[in-house]
Amino acid sequence: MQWNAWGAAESATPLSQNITDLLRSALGVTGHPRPAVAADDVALSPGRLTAADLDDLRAVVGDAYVSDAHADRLLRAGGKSTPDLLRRTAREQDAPDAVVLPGTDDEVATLLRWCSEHHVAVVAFGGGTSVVGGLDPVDGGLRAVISLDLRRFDRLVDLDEVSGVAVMGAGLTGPRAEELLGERGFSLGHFPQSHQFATIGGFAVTRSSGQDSAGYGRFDDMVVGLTTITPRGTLTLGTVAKSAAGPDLRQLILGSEGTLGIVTAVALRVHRTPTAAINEAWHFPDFVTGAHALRAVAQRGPGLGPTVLRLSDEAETGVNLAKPGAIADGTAPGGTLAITRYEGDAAACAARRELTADVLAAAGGTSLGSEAADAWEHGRFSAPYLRDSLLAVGAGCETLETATSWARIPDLRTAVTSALTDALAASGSQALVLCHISHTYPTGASLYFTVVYKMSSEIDPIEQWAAAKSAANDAIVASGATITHHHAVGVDHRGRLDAEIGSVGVEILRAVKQALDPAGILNPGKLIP
Ligand SMILES: Cc1cc2nc3c(=O)[nH]c(=O)nc-3n(C[C@H](O)[C@H](O)[C@H](O)COP(=O)(O)OP(=O)(O)OC[C@H]3O[C@@H](n4cnc5c(N)ncnc54)[C@H](O)[C@@H]3O)c2cc1C
Repeated sequence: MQWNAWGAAESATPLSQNITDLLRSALGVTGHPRPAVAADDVALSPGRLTAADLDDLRAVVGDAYVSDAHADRLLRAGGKSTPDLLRRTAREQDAPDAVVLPGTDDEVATLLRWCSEHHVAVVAFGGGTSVVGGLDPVDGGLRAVISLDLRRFDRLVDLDEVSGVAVMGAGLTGPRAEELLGERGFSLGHFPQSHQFATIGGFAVTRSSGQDSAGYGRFDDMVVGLTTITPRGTLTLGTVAKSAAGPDLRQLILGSEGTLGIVTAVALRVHRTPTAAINEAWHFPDFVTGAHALRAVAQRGPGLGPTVLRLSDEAETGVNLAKPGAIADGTAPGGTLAITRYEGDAAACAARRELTADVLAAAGGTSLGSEAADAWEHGRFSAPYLRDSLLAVGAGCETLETATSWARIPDLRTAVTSALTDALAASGSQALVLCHISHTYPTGASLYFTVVYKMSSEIDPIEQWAAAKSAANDAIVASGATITHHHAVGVDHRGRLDAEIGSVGVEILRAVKQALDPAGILNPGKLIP
């Protein structure tokens, strides 16, 4: 992962002529490169740990696993939201005071005890892909911050092939987890867009949702159990398929974002590696018709539908399918595009495809065959690279997501789109707001927005986006939707959490935090208001 951009440098995606034309004609972006800053020219906040502190940390994990080197601190200075990437262009930046890489549960426990006694905050670091400020090096009034990197928890600890349960190290990245399971004929099936870099522990504590959620569920649906090290001791939760032994405490750790403990291992439901797949795209005349069709599929019953089920609105369909110049001259294809994908064995794929196709056709859809769905599958992890290319030429690009009940989906989409468009217009920028449904349930669905606009040369670009995001958040809260379906709370959504869970809900979180982390070392300033 690069310190100031998404992913691997060699996978950078230059802007196509089509997109460059679109930026110029629709948004007035000239395409002139914005200045970047070299890593060596960044002045980091001065390290606050003493030589004795660093010696103490080395005594816990070994010399090789403690670093206060510039490059190591800079890499853990934040996540990968657009504001994070804009912050990486500044000459002065905040960073954790040191990076510590424990390798065992005991080392984590000892580190947490040491940090509690020495008033040092701990920010757990998985893949570094947070988009809500979850990795900001906030000290919470303590005297320093360490980044506790989980990458050494990188083993498939156990695989119970009979039960279909894998115990996986929290620091395993998505591809490595699939590779280890694949060697044994199994798969997890969790493919968020950040899959190549994000980790098993990160997925758990952010309640991540992958693109195959229609078939395999969200990550939190897959979790059988977790090992969590807290400053007060180790919490080992979940050993059987289901239990009635009081409230399900796993739900306290899922979504806890490093504020209640460090997750070191996760037991997960896995399935046999699929032997067949079918991709199929569908056309609908408009977003509302398409959304009704997806609802009909989601309400058909568990196990009968696709593994991937998503619907782009008219704007996103136009941008994704348009031929060069078509958006500017108004000849982009109309209607909306849905993608379906089925995984399993050949017979199951064919049967589920037939059942789903009947529902989609009856709801007004027309099959387009596999081409557009294959193209989606081929590019499913590449869009984040495009954002870097857009930012480099002065086009702001950011995403946000929410979820609501089916009955409210059309109004929510309109409200958030208007809020974003109006707020960016107030800052002097036209905006392209694209939306899709990517996670469906019997009672509702998520909406995912991508916003492209001209970055202001008069207002700080971080402030410009913050105003637009705040307007979108207001619209989400006013609509009764969730402030986050899968990106989590972090710093960015913390101020809206009470609107969703109420003051009693916030008190419960504070009480649990006080019980598990009385010194308040764990990820201060995140999640809990
Ligand atoms: C381009 C892009 C695309 C994305 N697409 C998706 C998507 O499709 N679906 C989705 O759900 N999310 C998506 N995300 C968001 C992000 O990838 C997820 O939130 C992911 O689950 C974070 O995992 P991570 O390992 O990178 O965690 P990090 O970013 O390292 O950490 C996230 C938070 O969890 C805490 N944390 C991390 N590991 C642990 C641990 N072991 N124990 C305790 N606390 C821990 C951190 O302190 C931080 O607060 C995307 C992000 C980007 C940048």
